[in-house]
Parts: sequence; structure tokens; C-alpha cells
Amino acid sequence: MTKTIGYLGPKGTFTKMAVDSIFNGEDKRDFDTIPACMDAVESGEIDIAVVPLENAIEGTVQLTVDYLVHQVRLPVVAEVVVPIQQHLLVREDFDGGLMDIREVHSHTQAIAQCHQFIHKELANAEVQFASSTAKAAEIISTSDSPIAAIANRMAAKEYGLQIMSENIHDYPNNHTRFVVLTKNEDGISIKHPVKTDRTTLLITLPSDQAGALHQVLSAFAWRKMNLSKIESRPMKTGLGNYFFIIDVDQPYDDVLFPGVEAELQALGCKVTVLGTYPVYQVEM
Ligand SMILES: O=C(O)C(=O)C[C@]1(C(=O)O)C=C[C@@H](O)C=C1
Repeated sequence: MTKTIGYLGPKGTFTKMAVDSIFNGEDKRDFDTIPACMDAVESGEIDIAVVPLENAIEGTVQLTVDYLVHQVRLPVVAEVVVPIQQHLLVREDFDGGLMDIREVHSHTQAIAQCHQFIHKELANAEVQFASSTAKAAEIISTSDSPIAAIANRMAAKEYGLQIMSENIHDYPNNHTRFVVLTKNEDGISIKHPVKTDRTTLLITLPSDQAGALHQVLSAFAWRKMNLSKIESRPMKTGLGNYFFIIDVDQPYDDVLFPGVEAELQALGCKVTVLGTYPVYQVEM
């Protein structure tokens, strides 16, 4: 049966690029926000959501992580890493220079990835946040004011815009990790070589215990389990209360992971497995 896949729209977002790079003919539906996309999987309206999780320049997409942890606990079943190239787009009929641009529109993550360019090259432009990079492109395509969007090449095509400056992200090695969320992974087939396998854990420490984080990390260290990310986020229950998200670069197994979980539980930690999944790397 055809699966329905939700993504942050409209057409031309980086998330849509991520979806197209791993899924072929499925039914693809765009949503206005990342939470709306995840809610639609939770309610059963769609089968799969693909959402951004982390960017190499700007770090964690906090909205995704917080919504996943606090609102809808959907299993992560795959990850796709996509190269991100940000371009400055203007209407075809714009014939001014960079200093003539009065507003620059984009998603918060894209604005953050291009801070230096905006600061140095767009000194007369006011930053306007949009719900996605493609939404920003759509907005500027309908305005005859001297305004620009930061978005990708697909958005330029989709909304009939010209690329005024290419690759304006502040650091060249720009990639975003997207995760595939679903309640039922049966029938999902991704035809792409798997780069690695990863397991993501959510760990809550016992409150105010000296050396607790050190003990947590030791449980992985002496088993020689490689951690590729550790990040703390507020529990939202009061200042000083945090949980940790830990990425382990190996698939869940029947020996090492249950051992870690038992050890951490004995320390008073709460451990939840958010997913164990293949990671796909897309080249553009
Ligand atoms: O606005 C988009 O195009 C998105 O798909 C969202 C998003 C993000 O939230 O990180 C995805 C990848 C890029 O890092 C910039 C924006």
C-alpha cells in the first residue's frame, strides 16, 4: 500500500529535497509547520513524517527535538543526511545590487547559517522570518519590492526566481540530518546505501547527584560504545532540570544496550530508546 509522507512545505524546502532523495513514488503532502507534520503521523492522517533534526552550522533544530520528546513520541526509523546550499534569491525582474535589498526572508535555521553574509553584504536589509525557506521564496515571488529570500535551487525554479548570490552559508561543510518518523515501519523501503547505523537514547539523570553524568558516560565508555552526540535540553519542569539526548554509533543489540540500560537504571536514570536506525548520506 502507498505510504503518505508529510514534510515541511511548501514545495522547494530542504525537507522536500530530503524526502525526494530517499522516497520515490509515494504520496507526499506538505504541512505549514514541523509540529503539524508530526501531529498528522500521531493522529494517523499520514504514515510518515520527515523532519530536520540537526544542522552542521547551526546545531539542533530545537523545535523538532522538543516536540518529539515532550509532545509526540514517534519512533525514529531512519536518518538522511543532506548537503545544504543556501542561495540568495530575487525576482527575475530585480536589477539592483545587494545594497538595494531592503528585506531578506527565510527560515530561522537558514538565516542563522548565513549570518556573516547578511551582516557583511546585506547591510540595508531587515531580516524577516518565514515558516520555511521555500515559503520565503514564495513570498518574495509575489512582491515587487526590493526584497530577497534565502533558499535552495529547487525553490528558485519552483517560484521563478533568479539566484543573485550562490552558496552564501557561512561555512562550506553544511549538512542537515533529517529523521524519518513513523508508527509502523512495515513496507517502508529506502533504496540507498546505508552509511552507518545509529541508536538515539533519551536519558534523564537523578536530580542533583554529584558525578551522575560522569557515571552515565562511563557505562558507554568501558563497553567501547562510540557516542557521536550528547546534548542536554531543558525538561521544562524548572530551572536546572535537564535531559540528555545521546547518539550511539551502532545498532541496538541484545547485550551492550540492555547492559547500559540496567546500569543507568540502577543509578536512578530513566532511559528511553528514541530509535535504532540506518543513516543514509545523500550527495547532490
Ligand atoms: O526551511 C526549509 O527548507 C526546511 O526544510 C527546514 C530547515 C531546518 O529547519 O533546518 C531544513 C534544512 C535547512 O537547515 C534549513 C531549514
